[in-house]
Amino acid sequence: MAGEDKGGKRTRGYGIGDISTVMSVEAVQLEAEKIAAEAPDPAVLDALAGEPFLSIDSLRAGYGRMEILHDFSLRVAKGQSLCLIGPNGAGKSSVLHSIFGFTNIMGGTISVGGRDITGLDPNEKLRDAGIAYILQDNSVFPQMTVEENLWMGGFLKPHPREAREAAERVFDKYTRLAERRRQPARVLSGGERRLLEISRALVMNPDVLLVDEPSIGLEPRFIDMVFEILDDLQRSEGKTIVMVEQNAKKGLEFADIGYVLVSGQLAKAARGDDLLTDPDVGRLFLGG
Ligand SMILES: Nc1ncnc2c1ncn2[C@@H]1O[C@H](COP(=O)(O)OP(=O)(O)OP(=O)(O)O)[C@@H](O)[C@H]1O
Repeated sequence: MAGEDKGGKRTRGYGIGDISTVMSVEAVQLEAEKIAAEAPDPAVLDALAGEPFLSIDSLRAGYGRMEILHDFSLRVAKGQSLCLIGPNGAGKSSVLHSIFGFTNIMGGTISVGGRDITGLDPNEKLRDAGIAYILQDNSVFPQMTVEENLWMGGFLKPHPREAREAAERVFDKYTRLAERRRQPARVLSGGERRLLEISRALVMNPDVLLVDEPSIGLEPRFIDMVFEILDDLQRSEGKTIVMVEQNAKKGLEFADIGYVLVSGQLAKAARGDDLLTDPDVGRLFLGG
């Protein structure tokens, strides 16, 4: 029941919205560890993705010497979307960090389009492997204008002129931003800032978008807008999307594939809409 504290502590947890008191973080963690015992067969991952474009195989990765992801595998096809859900600290963002080159890889491989990209650094991932990472935090440069923010997205282009040309293509798509191009980014609404963050990632025309918590801190009307933008990028432009989302309902409604991560290990993998009706997922992450 919403508002009732079943875990002995009112704290941040999971639910349909951002804040829930349905189960405490500790209670979710304990229950989640029980379902993690039934890790999915790797063949399930292959069946969900069909022909994989982005593949992770038996990844062990972390920060410094601390291993966060243990024997983690992932498959997503070109133009598919995948959403990672799981308890706080399960390692969801660390999966995105690992794909983009922010973690220490201790074992396993990551490949895109059949190319092994495990050892590439973030600049190489963005420039050469077509992978862009959209940060969880508010990451616009507030004092810069909207167009300067977009140009920053092309900082790896060999010539600034190319960054500006690429930014114009993004402005053609999002006229809402073009109208505000000379305004400082700080005056944008929360939804427009998120649109600017996504747009900045598009300047390099990536194949894969890694999206960390797209709904965080946004009013509901902007959350819908952001998911519509991502849906359009997937359906119309064939972008492959790997997302982490605390709002499990939104994330699983959006994504073709859903993974549940618990303590750095894959606990469940299924079609997004099938996970929405999974009793464990409902109880732990959807508020019952
Ligand atoms: N840069 C870092 N350096 C050291 N440890 C980190 C770093 N980033 C994350 N961690 C640790 O890795 C573990 C997994 O964190 P991660 O952010 O990947 O989990 P998460 O599932 O995304 O969590 P949340 O839902 O709370 O955002 C945590 O114990 C966290 O403290």
